[in-house]
Parts: sequence; structure tokens; C-alpha cells
Amino acid sequence: MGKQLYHASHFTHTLKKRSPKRYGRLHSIIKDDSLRIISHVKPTDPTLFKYWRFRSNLFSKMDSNQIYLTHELWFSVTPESIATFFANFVKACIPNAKIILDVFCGGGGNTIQFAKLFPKVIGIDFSLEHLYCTAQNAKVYGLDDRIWLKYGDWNKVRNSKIFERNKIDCIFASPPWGGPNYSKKDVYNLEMNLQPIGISKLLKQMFKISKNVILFLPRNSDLNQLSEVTRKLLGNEAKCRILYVKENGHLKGLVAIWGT
Ligand SMILES: C[S@@+](CC[C@H](N)C(=O)[O-])C[C@H]1O[C@@H](n2cnc3c(N)ncnc32)[C@H](O)[C@@H]1O
Repeated sequence: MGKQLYHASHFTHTLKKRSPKRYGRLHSIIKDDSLRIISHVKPTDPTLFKYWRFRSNLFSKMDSNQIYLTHELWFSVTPESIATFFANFVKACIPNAKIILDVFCGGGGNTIQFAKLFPKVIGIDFSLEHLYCTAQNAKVYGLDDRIWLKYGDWNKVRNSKIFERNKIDCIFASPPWGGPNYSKKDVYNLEMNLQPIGISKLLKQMFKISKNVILFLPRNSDLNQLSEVTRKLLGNEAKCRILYVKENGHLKGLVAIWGT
């Protein structure tokens, strides 16, 4: 799959060999095993208790005590039932897809569920710790052999040669929503608040790589902006499908779908 990618099954080994400096940044985390979650032990930060109470919703294998999370991943990983739904949805739309790209892959919530159904998944993140979590979590699900990881900022990685070598059938992305305040506004402005860039630029960059794009966005996202950007980039007849996503009766967000 090319030198620029790390195979999840030997992520730390390859990192150590190819990039000792980067490995050095992870060394203490690996040595202390400090990101491993012991399921019955509460996180030290009380603000995480509400996520810990529902920890098995994040990963059904949480009780294996082999799931890895950073502080940020406790509240940003896609819950397993939602990630499973997204993967099944893509499989139903593009049954013969070979390669799925998961931009902003975090702790692998989505990457792992895609890898259950598709032969190759490429996960991108600019956090080495998060890539390490994805690789570790994929092992628990026995899916690390189908996952390749790319370290770097999307703004740079998007121009990488990996997309010349790998034909991407579908891009999935769960971009950062800019912190918990996203829900305080009636309408979430997708141009101003979405990280790391506004929706128009992000989509334009993604359409250069694949015509099939799925974004997991806040539930209060501005639908007019979605409609406008779709017409602007794909023409007046183009469509963007929207699904509202619930978990246990609670509205968690929406998915915007372009393409097949
Ligand atoms: C909402 S989380 C994704 C969660 C993921 N879908 C999961 O289930 O674990 C967003 C991720 O985007 C990453 N990220 C933020 N800005 C980025 C950028 N400019 N380039 C690459 N990754 C970025 C963060 O490190 C974080 O892991």
C-alpha cells in the first residue's frame, strides 16, 4: 500500500523503524500503557464520568480491557451502533467498494466497522496517539490486517500520492465539531464552525479524491448551507441526502451523503 502508510497490525514496530522521532513521542505512552481502559475503573477526570457510564456503547468490547482511548476520544469516538449503521449503509449503496477512506479516524470507531465489511480501510489523523488507539482497538476486533494508517494534517495529506495509488471508493469523515458548545446554537454554521475548515473547502477537497462522500455532522447543521454547497460544487440538479441519527432514542447528529 505504499511507504507512507502504516499497517495497523504493526503500527508501532514500523513507526519505530521508519520514524524514531515520532516513535519517541509515543514511547512513554506505550511503556506505561497509559491509554488502555480498564473497563470498571472510572476515569480520573469527573467530566468524563457521563461517557464512562455508557462506555460499552462506544466499543462493545470495552470489557476486554484492551480498548485504548485518549481524553478527547471519550467524547469524540463514534458509538459502535452508529458506526455499524454507517458501514452497513455504505455496503448497501456500494457493495463492491474495495477501499474506504476514513478522514479524522480518531480511535477507530468508524474505521473498525468499515473494516468488517470492506477489504481495505485507510484512516487519517494528525494525532499519533489517536492512530495508536485505532491500531490497538482494531486488534481487539481482529481487523487490524485490513486497516492502514496515515499520520498527518488533512490539509497536507489531501495532496498525498497515496490517492494516486489507491482508488478511493468512498470517503467517510467525522470532522471535529469545535467542542461541546456546538449544540448551544439553534443553527450550526458549517462554514464558520466546522474544523479544521469550512464545509465548502472540505467537500471540494474530498470530491477531488472520490465522488462518494459521507460526513457525520451536528444535528443542528444548517441545511440551507448543505443545499447551497451541493449546488455550487455539483450543479443545480445534484442531491445531498440527509439522515438523522439516533442512539437509544437520542438524536446524535446527521449524516450528509453525496454520490452513489
Ligand atoms: C470527532 S474525532 C473522530 C472520531 C472517529 N470517527 C472515531 O470514531 O474514533 C475527530 C478527529 O479528527 C482529528 N483531527 C482534527 N483535525 C485534524 C486535521 N486537520 N487533520 C487530521 N486529523 C485531524 C482529531 O485528532 C480527532 O481524532
